[in-house]
Amino acid sequence: MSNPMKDQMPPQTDSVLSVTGLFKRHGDAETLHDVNFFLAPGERVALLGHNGAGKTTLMKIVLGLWSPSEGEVRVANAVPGSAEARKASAYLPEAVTFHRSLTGREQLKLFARLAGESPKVTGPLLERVGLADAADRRIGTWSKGMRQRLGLAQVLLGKPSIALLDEPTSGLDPISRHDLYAIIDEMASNGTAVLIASHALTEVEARTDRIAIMRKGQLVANDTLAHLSSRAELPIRLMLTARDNDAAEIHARLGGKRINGASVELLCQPENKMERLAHIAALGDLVIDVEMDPPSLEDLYRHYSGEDRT
Ligand SMILES: Nc1ncnc2c1ncn2[C@@H]1O[C@H](COP(=O)(O)OP(=O)(O)OP(=O)(O)O)[C@@H](O)[C@H]1O
Repeated sequence: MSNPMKDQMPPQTDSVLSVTGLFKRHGDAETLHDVNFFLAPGERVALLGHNGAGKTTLMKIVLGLWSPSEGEVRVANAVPGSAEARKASAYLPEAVTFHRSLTGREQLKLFARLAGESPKVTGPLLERVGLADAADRRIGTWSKGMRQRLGLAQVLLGKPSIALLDEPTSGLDPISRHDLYAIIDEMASNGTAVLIASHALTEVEARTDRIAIMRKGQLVANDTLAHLSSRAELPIRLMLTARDNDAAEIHARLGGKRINGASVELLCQPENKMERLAHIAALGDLVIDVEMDPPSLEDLYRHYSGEDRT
């Protein structure tokens, strides 16, 4: 298998995470194939991919829980699993679990002690993640969103250089999601590199600086949304609303796809957009509205994982 990313990613000298030529094999099965990946301080990067693409495997190797079959991984210049690497990294698993019989405050104090931090930091942290009111209740009585917030407080505890968050918003309501991303933004602005494995494309589209897409153990895309978009050359979608529910004439003159009696969908390459708009304008009041819809992250995700928009 050739590596589709080989020419696209020069190694960064100031990386807090560097992954070079990483392979992972479980017996005959290869779950990571020649992955090269770097994270700079303060970057927020989304790690996307179908189920089984290799996201969790990559995270487990970065955390030192699994060893690479081949290749080199460094976390803050240290070997994963070493004391330096563990101090520099924090992990929020998808299904975060705590002692149900402890209160939130007791649990966080325990984590603070284990991390060599003063228990005094726990009060402000609980406040920061919106748990001040619930802090003295047993965790067994908490909702999933509250447990997720406590997980995030644990991540914030050691001021890590890199935070690995696995599906951090799964099962959260929209307000909790918003709060969680506000905390992620704050972490990043304080210099923590944040890697977010997620299937929630719409939210990571708006809240990350770079998108990495894995497919069958390979990194098939790794860039800003704008660069991925221009490289993919995906079409813009123009949705035309017809006068008097009469889409047939528009369809006859411009082609495209009739959506129902009232609308016609046209796809065009970005460089042809103005020409297409001129054709639409020439139809006069036959067209009463035009909506322009550039490729979304979902379209790019389909493209890079092998299912196109067109
Ligand atoms: N211990 C193991 N032995 C054999 N194969 C494994 C082992 N652990 C993971 N795999 C395989 O490695 C591949 C990648 O799994 P991984 O959990 O990293 O995917 P993922 O991208 O995190 O998926 P999801 O989105 O479902 O969490 C899968 O095909 C999985 O079956």
